[in-house]
Amino acid sequence: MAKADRYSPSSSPLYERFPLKYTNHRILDVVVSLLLASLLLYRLLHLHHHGIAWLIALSCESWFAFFWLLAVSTKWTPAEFKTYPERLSERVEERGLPAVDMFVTTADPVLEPPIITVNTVLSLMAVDYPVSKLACYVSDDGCSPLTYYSLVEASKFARLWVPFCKKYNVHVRAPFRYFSVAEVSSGNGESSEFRQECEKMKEEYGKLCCKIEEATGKQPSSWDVTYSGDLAAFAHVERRNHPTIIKVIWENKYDTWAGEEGLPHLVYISREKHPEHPHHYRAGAMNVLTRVSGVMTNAPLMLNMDCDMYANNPLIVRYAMCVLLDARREEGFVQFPQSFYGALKDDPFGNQLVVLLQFVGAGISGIQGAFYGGTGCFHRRKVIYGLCPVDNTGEFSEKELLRIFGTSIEFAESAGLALKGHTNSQTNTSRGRLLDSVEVANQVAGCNYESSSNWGKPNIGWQYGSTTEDVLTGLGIHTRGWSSVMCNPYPVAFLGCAPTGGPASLTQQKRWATGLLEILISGRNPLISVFTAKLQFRQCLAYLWINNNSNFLSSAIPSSLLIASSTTPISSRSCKIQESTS
Ligand SMILES: O=c1ccn([C@@H]2O[C@H](COP(=O)(O)OP(=O)(O)O[C@H]3O[C@H](CO)[C@@H](O)[C@H](O)[C@H]3O)[C@@H](O)[C@H]2O)c(=O)[nH]1
Repeated sequence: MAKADRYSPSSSPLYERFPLKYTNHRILDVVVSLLLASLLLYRLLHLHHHGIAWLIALSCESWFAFFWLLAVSTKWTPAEFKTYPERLSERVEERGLPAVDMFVTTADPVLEPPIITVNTVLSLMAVDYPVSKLACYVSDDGCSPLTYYSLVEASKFARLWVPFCKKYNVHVRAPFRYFSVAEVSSGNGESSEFRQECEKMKEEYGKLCCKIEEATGKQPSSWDVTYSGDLAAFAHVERRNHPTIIKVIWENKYDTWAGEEGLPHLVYISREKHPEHPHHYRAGAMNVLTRVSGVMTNAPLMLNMDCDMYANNPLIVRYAMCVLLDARREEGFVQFPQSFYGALKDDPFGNQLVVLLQFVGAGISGIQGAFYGGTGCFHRRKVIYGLCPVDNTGEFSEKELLRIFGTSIEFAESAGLALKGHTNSQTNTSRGRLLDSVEVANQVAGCNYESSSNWGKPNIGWQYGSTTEDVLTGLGIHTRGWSSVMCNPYPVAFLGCAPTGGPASLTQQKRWATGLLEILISGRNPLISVFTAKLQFRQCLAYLWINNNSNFLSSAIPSSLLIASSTTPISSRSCKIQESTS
């Protein structure tokens, strides 16, 4: 039974918001703003004495001043959130904690090697949270037998790895990072028993890597010969033209409360693809994950992760719960910052997003809340299903649910429950039913399923129409009046790999800039939402700032690289060319 004061606003808070005082920054911002204003005034007053050159200069400076004001507004009232996971146990018993469905997306077994995805999945399966409340779903847009095979092998390794991490309170639960740091240590000292078990884990992880490497080396044509049975579904599939493949790799079959025993569910999904149907990239994958998990476990909370980011802090789910269970205000989502390992010295391409996190992140935390950054984010399922904070009752008729969410009666039922705020710990329907729901899951993962529904349209699911579906989806949530929280615990919640080269950075920046521009020129422009919906004015300015900033960066990087290379002495340039061609 949940503890009596579970959601009581009078007891000590699970999280708090602290305004930050960046006084020197503010003074500097005001001084620069005044200088800009005087420059513009000077230009205006003397415009008639000069020709077209001054007019061009005036328009450029006006644009810069506008851009500057957007930045100042975004950073003006910075704030940070502090969470208290240690207070969670005072509010709610372990068995009363809500369930969480964790989504991992992967799209290409060559660019995103399965061992990376495997590490992400292992780190999530090992988080400190009751296992019977967790389910991990992997979406594979590459429809790769190698990815599936790797996950099956990983689930066998997880049966050793997860108990080991929990027994010794291991801090880093992605094995590739754990075994690569110099001093491998648990949080509980280093007994000889620990050393022995650690060696064993290292050996087992080595075996897992070997198996995956061996399978990677095989020719694709030999896959369907070598792997029959479980892998038969992958025989003769084309990456962009294949039926849905859903495999329950591991089902936690405990019918009753099993505490920390066992492993979370692990489900592999490769949604149906057909050349005539748009698949909407990651947004499409996320919507399929949402529907499949809806008919399987229907957890009220969903975490989504890129395959190249792992959970670096085993308490992440508890940190998110501090915000999502607090009674004072319902937040739409909790975003953890994107941090990266293996950074280049001095971060020459700005891939670490330091300014974005430290200043802009803190700035928007003081307005309506963090942008949705695509990975490392916990959403409420009902928010993704389009609920507004005011109509929180979530009562819909079955007919309405079928119209909005497509023709599956089972999915409509699950959506009805989610919209009413039910959790599967309340309805207790998920244990042992995953295999039974595979048929319905196949139906909702079909490429035709969305055709007569609202998926991807404003308010329902991950939004279509922009390559930055994360920003668009987050904007939609803010537009409905929800706020969000940036949670930044120590150690950092998630770590991933960022591009380390100029061209890769540029491609990424260009993709983001294109996606943001698509939002700006669409009907979902934040400026429109200020007047027609509930987006706060300064939050709208922040969205405009990130848009401008991204477009500015994507055009500034090539020119700065050009300047940098043209100022590099000829002798050193020729040395570099020699190095790269040797
Ligand atoms: O058709 C696709 C394309 C991509 N992905 C997955 O989406 C994630 C992000 O794709 P990536 O190409 O790595 O984009 P990035 O620019 O690195 O990602 C950032 O920017 C994206 C667009 O804003 C967000 O979706 C991401 O969450 C965010 O980390 C990866 O896990 C991919 O496997 C799919 O599942 N299906």
